[in-house]
Amino acid sequence: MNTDKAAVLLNLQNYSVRLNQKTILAPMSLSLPGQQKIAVIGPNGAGKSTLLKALMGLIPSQGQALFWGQPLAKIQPRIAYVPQREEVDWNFPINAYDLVLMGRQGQLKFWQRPTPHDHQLVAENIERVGLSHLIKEPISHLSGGQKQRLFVARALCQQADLLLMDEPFAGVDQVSENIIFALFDELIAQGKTIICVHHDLARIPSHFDWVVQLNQGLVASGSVSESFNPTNLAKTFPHFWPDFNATTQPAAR
Ligand SMILES: Nc1ncnc2c1ncn2[C@@H]1O[C@H](COP(=O)(O)OP(=O)(O)OP(=O)(O)O)[C@@H](O)[C@H]1O
Repeated sequence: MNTDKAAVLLNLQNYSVRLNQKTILAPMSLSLPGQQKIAVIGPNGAGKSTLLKALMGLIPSQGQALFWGQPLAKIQPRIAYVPQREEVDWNFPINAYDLVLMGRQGQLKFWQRPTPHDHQLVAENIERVGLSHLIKEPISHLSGGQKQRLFVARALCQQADLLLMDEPFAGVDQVSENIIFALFDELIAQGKTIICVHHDLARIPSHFDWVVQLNQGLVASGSVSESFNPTNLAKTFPHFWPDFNATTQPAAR
């Protein structure tokens, strides 16, 4: 595990995504520090989910992405991905326990059965997200917040050093939100890093350390205290603050 807070966790150079002849993310270069809670924000269609999927190798990208100085292929087991809730087939016939157990699959060879250690990790992490009473429930029976917590438990089981989460708070109840944010702090204390697509701008200053602002390319990336400011927000969300630049520029003489 990399516990050096100052170390560069992710470096993108000229990194871009094109899908069906359309530029989804224009070429961007940035460095993200490790052991931080990093929010990815931007309006609908900004390319937030696309960035996470591309980083996971689920869709093609151009340019260079290095994690801890290495390409994805060399460090993939160190990264866990929590997809958007709508992207999961919740009618798949599997119970809560088995879904979390899937987090151990990357650690097992294809002929290996889960060991007692794997089962212990599953039980521990289901407990951590407060769902021990629901282990036998089919996943289709869970509430939105419980589903998100289950996916967080699956990611925790993977014992990854970097968690990429696509809107883990979308449609979750207050209890689930509190549990997930508390887990974030535990994970950071263990030296891990969280990159999380997030919509609730009001939570950014209190719950995140770093913010990546996208709008079909990079607008800004920096510590929340420096980068989460009205100028960058107006550039990121031009439809919400169309007059911002006009009203904040000094009047022409
Ligand atoms: N396979 C694809 N082919 C072409 N365009 C695509 C494809 N997948 C996504 N897009 C487009 O890419 C853009 C970015 O989508 P993405 O889901 O990354 O946005 P987002 O920032 O996560 O938005 P939201 O906040 O609504 O979830 C959208 O305009 C979307 O229509």
